[in-house]
Amino acid sequence: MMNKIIVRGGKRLSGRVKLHGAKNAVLPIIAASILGSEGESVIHDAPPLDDVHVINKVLESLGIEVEYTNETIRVNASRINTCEASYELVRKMRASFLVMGPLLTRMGQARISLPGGCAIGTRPIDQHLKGFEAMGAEIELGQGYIEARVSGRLKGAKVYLDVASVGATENIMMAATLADGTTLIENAAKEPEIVDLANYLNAMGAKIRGAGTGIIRVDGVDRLKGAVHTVIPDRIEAGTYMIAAAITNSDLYIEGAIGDHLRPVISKMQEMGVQIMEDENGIRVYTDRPLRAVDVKTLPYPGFPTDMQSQMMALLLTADGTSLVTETIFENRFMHVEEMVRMNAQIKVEGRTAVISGGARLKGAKVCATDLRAGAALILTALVAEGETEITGLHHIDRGYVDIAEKLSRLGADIKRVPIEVVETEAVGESIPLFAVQPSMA
Ligand SMILES: CC(=O)N[C@H]1[C@@H](OP(=O)(O)OP(=O)(O)OC[C@H]2O[C@@H](n3ccc(=O)[nH]c3=O)[C@H](O)[C@@H]2O)O[C@H](CO)[C@@H](O)[C@@H]1O
Ligand SMILES: C=C(OP(=O)(O)O)C(=O)O
Repeated sequence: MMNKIIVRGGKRLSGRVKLHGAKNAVLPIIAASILGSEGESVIHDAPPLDDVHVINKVLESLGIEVEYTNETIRVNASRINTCEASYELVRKMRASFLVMGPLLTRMGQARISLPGGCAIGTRPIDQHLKGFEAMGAEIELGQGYIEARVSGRLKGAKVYLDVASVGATENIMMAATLADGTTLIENAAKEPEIVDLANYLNAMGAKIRGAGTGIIRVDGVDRLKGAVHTVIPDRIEAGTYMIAAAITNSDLYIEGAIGDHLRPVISKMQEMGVQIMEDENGIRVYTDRPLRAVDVKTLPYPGFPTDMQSQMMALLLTADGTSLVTETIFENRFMHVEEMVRMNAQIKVEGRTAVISGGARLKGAKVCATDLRAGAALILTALVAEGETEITGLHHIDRGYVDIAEKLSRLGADIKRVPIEVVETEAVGESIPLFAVQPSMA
């Protein structure tokens, strides 16, 4: 059933919110569990998100046994029946392409649907393929599928990434674990999720050093076995609740947040005048209004995360003065702007930069989540807008936030998730939702 979120703005929040495991860490970790040819992997703190269900389905479609209960996933990959991941599954979520590296290196072949672009950009995979080719794979595109093969084992190689791609670093790192010899990934992405993946792979028996730096060295081993791992807390979920506290002028404790994973977000919020206190269990956020305008530019880690850009923009709407937000990672990640403008936000986009005039009176409206973080940003804006906001397109939000409406409601927000009424059209049996919904594309 399709749902919408209804928010009445103006409530102060208080209390504690507990983070779930990181979506962007658990997805590659589940893909990596394909590498375990003996034993079982047990992955704790796997968040119950739509994306997690999709990648589990991808593994099941390969013939792998997957059991998911109480945020723990058990994977037995001792048997694999096919090396093909279908368009139907990969089109639901681009991260499904992360099964390519593990399948290719373990089975010598993989046939994976080309993921295609999505709402935020074209998102090519050339760097993943460049890495596999450098390791001796033959790659072909046919009928929308990438087919990769190697006779014998992949060979360790030096791979320089033209862009510090998170997905390419992960895919190549996984492929290198079972390669013959040493692989060096240069200009590797440094995100905490890469480190979490490397820790899991090393627990399976891999030999990886340097994860979290720009050069990762992988010494290939003969085989890997299942391992027990607990996923890191979600830094983007953490940042989203930090902004919920600041935007509503409230005091929140975000349990599980790791300050070191959130440096640029913490720094920018402090520059605005938000009070932030870190301890070993989490982060407390409270505000002394007024907040100052600041400029923000998204960059690969440890720069400001693109996945926090739209939420930060929501906060800047409430600051005094003009802020510039520059998006350098994805070419089309300003789709939330038009929706925010429907709420009386004063924003102009010039190329890669959005100019935000803070302080305009925000007003409730009917808006649509155009992608995952855009949806989160609209909820945040609605928390301080006058009157009622209705947000549709929740399938995007459900990819990356567990129970966001319930969590905010428990903190004191006036927010609820309700079914969308449908109206019968004249054609028999055909019904349409009352509000437009964006196509499902991850
Ligand atoms: C599941 C997951 O972890 N998703 C995250 C991951 O996505 P994802 O791994 O897809 O993002 P990448 O780091 O690969 O993309 C970064 C940039 O590199 C470009 N690029 C990427 C690969 C490639 O082969 N060629 C190429 O040109 C992309 O178009 C983009 O402009 O990192 C992004 C950047 O932090 C985050 O926004 C996503 O939330
Ligand atoms: C863009 C995101 O995810 P994905 O790479 O899975 O689309 C995100 O988490 O904000």
